[in-house]
Amino acid sequence: MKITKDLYQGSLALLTDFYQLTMAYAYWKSGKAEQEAVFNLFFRKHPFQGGFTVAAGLDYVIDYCKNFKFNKEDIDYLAAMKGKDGQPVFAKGFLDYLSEMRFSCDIDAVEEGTVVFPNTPLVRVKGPLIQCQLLETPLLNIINFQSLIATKAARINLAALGEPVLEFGLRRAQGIDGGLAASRAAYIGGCSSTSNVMAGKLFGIPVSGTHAHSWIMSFETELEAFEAYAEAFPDQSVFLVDTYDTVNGIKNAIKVGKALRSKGKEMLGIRIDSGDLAYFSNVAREMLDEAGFPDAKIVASNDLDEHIISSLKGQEASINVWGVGTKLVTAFDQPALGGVYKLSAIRIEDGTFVPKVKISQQSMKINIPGIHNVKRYYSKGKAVADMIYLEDQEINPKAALIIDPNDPTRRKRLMPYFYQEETLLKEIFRRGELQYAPPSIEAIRERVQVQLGAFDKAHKRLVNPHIYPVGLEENLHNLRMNLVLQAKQTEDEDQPEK
Ligand SMILES: Nc1ncnc2c1ncn2[C@@H]1O[C@H](COP(=O)(O)OP(=O)(O)OP(=O)(O)O)[C@@H](O)[C@H]1O
Ligand SMILES: O=P(O)(O)OC[C@H]1O[C@H](OP(=O)(O)OP(=O)(O)O)[C@H](O)[C@@H]1O
Ligand SMILES: O=C(O)c1cccnc1
Ligand SMILES: [Mg+2]
Repeated sequence: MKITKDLYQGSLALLTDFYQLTMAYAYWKSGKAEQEAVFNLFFRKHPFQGGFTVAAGLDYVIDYCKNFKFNKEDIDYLAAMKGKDGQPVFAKGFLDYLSEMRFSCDIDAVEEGTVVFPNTPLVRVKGPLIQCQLLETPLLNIINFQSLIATKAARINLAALGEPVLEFGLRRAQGIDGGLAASRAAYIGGCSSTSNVMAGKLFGIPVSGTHAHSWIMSFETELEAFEAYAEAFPDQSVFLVDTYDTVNGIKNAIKVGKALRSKGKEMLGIRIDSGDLAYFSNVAREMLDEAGFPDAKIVASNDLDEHIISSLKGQEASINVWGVGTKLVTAFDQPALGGVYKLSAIRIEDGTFVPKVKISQQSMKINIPGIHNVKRYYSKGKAVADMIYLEDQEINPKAALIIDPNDPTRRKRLMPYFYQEETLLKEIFRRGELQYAPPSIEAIRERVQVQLGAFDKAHKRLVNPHIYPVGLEENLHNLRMNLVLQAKQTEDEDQPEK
């Protein structure tokens, strides 16, 4: 992956929120910079009111961490920052420390293409407090967006019932990296190709496309335009038929298709980009079949998303290939995944890690303390539940109890002994050294399909999906409850007497 090197000239260290740097400075000043901490990146709710999320972006995270270094230009910029008093914000000693800082964290993460659920860590960072803190914003930036788009793409591809979905989004994407990262994530989520040529080059994604209305409009007649296109691409012609009159456009495509056939070539198909896509695709299918082109594909586009595709399927539209842009790459109905990054443990002087919770009025927002991992249990190849557990605690193999982190009355007994299990967090870095061989984008895309295949249809339906059980192992639940009760007690004691 070449994003860092090519687009950002070697350093993305300043791609962070200013408060991470002011905290970093204050950690340094108070002697806490190297204190070891553990942070978890997780989200609280699936996007698109869906029942699953596809994790994506780890390859960017790896690249980011490998190259995590403040270069001279970064330090010069920080050195020139002045506070309200006109004095430098950051002391020279701190800037020297930053310029010598080398990434030295342990990172564990779920692999890209894994189906994930609320509250489970997607990335766990353990290392010097200052580094963990500086990584918060870039890690969230990367994982939130790519997971969001990979999930949207997976939903759109589920709606298309295995038919190819071509990603056409670049023109409507959120800027340059928004466009590149969206094309990458859309391919991971199941799209067959992208129209984004740079994404094709950078990530090795198949590139494909048809032609635009402007091509037709640049000729006197539509027929001439089709003929000229067929001349240029005798084996790859998909004719856009709706520039003037769709039925007439289909007739012209058939004429040119016949001419191609007389030369031993075959048109690939037609594209419809406006009007009632069910109606026109059925008209087109009938006309193409009758004219002897039963294999010609019908591509449809125009503000499609998973719901419209599903509706068109329900209407028995004769569409074989789906071109989807805007609503995919902008995650139109939910523009952000609400992933967060929270401290869950810190090492104290005696060398032990102390678990930490942040109290909130909303129980959903109380984080999960300690150093944990996640196990997914499978029965006959089907995922039955995910368990978040403390890494240093034994799990009862005959009767493990998982408890819903948002509702302690919801519990489920599991018998790990009888299940196959998968530990979701994998070792990525140890003391700053990469331990993991990132899979190819093809392998990641394949993983999404295998993972989705392990979940019941009920969790994948687009509307009102059934909730997949994810719980805290009993010991972790008890630890969390005790910490919350302790914190509340301290809070009560601090209240003035009434
Ligand atoms: N049969 C159908 N059922 C449900 N939705 C459809 C159907 N046919 C088209 N659509 C969707 O309805 C919307 C039509 O949008 P709009 O009215 O802006 O397009 P149009 O006027 O046909 O085309 P354009 O403005 O691009 O010339 C699109 O989102 C399209 O995907
Ligand atoms: O609809 P999307 O899912 O974003 O797919 C991409 C769109 O981009 C192209 O045209 P563009 O929208 O630029 O112009 P048009 O609407 O006039 O066809 C194409 O014809 C699709 O309509
Ligand atoms: O190749 C296409 O048909 C295409 C590409 C980008 C946007 N809309 C359509
Ligand atoms: Mg359009």
